[in-house]
Amino acid sequence: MPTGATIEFAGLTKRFGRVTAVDDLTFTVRPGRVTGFLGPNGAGKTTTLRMLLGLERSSAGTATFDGVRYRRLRRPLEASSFHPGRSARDHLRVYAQAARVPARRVAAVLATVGLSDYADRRVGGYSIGMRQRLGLAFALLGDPGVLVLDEPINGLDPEGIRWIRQFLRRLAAEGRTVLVSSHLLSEVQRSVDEVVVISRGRLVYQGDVAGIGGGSARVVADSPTRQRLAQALGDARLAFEAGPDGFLVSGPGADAAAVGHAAFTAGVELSQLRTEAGGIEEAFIDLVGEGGL
Ligand SMILES: Nc1ncnc2c1ncn2[C@@H]1O[C@H](COP(=O)(O)OP(=O)(O)OP(=O)(O)O)[C@@H](O)[C@H]1O
Repeated sequence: MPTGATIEFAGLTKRFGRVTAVDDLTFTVRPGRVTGFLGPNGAGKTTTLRMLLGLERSSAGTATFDGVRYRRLRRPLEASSFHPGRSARDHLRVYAQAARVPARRVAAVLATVGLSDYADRRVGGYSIGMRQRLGLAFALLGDPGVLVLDEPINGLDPEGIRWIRQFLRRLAAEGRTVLVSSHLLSEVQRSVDEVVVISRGRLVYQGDVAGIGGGSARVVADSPTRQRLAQALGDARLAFEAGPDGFLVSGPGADAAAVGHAAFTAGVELSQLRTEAGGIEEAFIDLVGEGGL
């Protein structure tokens, strides 16, 4: 079983002329877990990953795998384009040979990603989900300890997302280091153990998803007599603001029971009382601001 390496970003910086695309990034990605690398479009994710993989030179700082730069690693494998007229098996055979990976790995990785039954079909006829799986099969050929995937969930249908979520978790559970970029928190929220969030090239958060905030539920309440409901909520010291379909009640003690009780004791009729989950995507947007857009 491969052991995952620790990926260390230390003061990593990239300037393109006057634009600082990546600005003094320092963080660590550990083995045995799935780490999401998040930020809005243009935040600098791709540039960071390109530096990690030696495809772009940094202006300052380093990105290393267990202290070793990518260029010095033994036989790293990068996914590249696939010829539409060739089958998945043919592609993988050619790459396996080039990378001096035993030919038997081809059938093994095809089975791992669930493509065995389609292995001899032309790749040109593959769906987006099947192409993503082929990309993963390719990345797994050398049985790597580290997987770095740029937007692997992009364009997948719900079934594809569910599959990749479980797949990434399994790879991490085997002890590998899994780093996955995305511009949407909601896309990776349930796939990752930890997130690293960047905005305008800078680190704005590292930790578990819950720590981003939001998370806590809020209550939506409305009444035929809104003025009186506002009064009742204020008297009960519940924080609220006007929303599109009633008041949004949030903050300490704001659950449906408390709101219902406040209305009841004030003799105010409710036309709506429900709990809205989350707010985490909003918290994420607050965190990244306008990003690099
Ligand atoms: N080769 C380049 N020359 C000049 N500027 C660049 C170059 N590559 C990236 N940039 C700029 O660096 C910033 C970060 O881009 P990058 O592609 O890394 O962001 P990203 O987070 O990956 O966004 P996306 O999700 O859209 O791919 C952007 O402002 C972009 O215009």
